[in-house]
Amino acid sequence: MTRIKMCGLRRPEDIEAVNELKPEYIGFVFFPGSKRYVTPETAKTLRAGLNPGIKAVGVFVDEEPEKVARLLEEGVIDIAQLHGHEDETYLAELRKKTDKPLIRAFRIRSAEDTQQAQASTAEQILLDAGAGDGKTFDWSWLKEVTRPYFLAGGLNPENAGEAVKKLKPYAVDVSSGIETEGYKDINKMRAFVRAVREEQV
Ligand SMILES: O=C(O)c1ccccc1N[C@@H]1O[C@H](COP(=O)(O)O)[C@@H](O)[C@H]1O
Repeated sequence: MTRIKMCGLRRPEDIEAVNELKPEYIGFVFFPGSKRYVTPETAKTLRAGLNPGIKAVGVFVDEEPEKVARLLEEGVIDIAQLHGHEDETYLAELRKKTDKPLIRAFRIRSAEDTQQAQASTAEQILLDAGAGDGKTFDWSWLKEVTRPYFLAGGLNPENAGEAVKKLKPYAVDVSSGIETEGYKDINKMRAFVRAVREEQV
């Protein structure tokens, strides 16, 4: 079964939408350079309203391990998604501070880029074209990937079904593709969930 992660939630109405649609994961972006940035305080408030069956992922870009670990240990998030240049040394440093699960994101620009992802010691990997900018990549580059992965990058209600059918990823991760004018759009969110789940009945 392919799970769904809806990333970049910022408003109480986004939480209401996911509580209705029940993706397996949602994401809060803690990278200050992102238009989807939320403060830890906002994330804490939003998390309090989230259906407890949905896991909250925190997205970080080259953040200090202490800050990542604190949000995990305080229970604001369940999983950390590392979307910058975090190498195995960084992961080891973070593991000294928390034993919560990590998703390491990799930018895939060729089939060779998947080798580093395959070898990661992170509990889970995420394969993306960019960083929340709605770009897709050539999915044929994923032929050699044998471990489960989150597929990200330019997914939307129109291409999600095809992605699930062709690749059967562990999860599909979406942000830009369920937005209108920079905000999450309940109709696109519903259409995305329908496209993924209809492909699996
Ligand atoms: O969403 C962001 O602004 C962001 C910023 C920095 C790193 C990652 C970010 N988002 C992640 O990007 C992918 C794909 O997003 P999209 O569907 O292509 O818009 C997803 O994993 C988000 O978690």
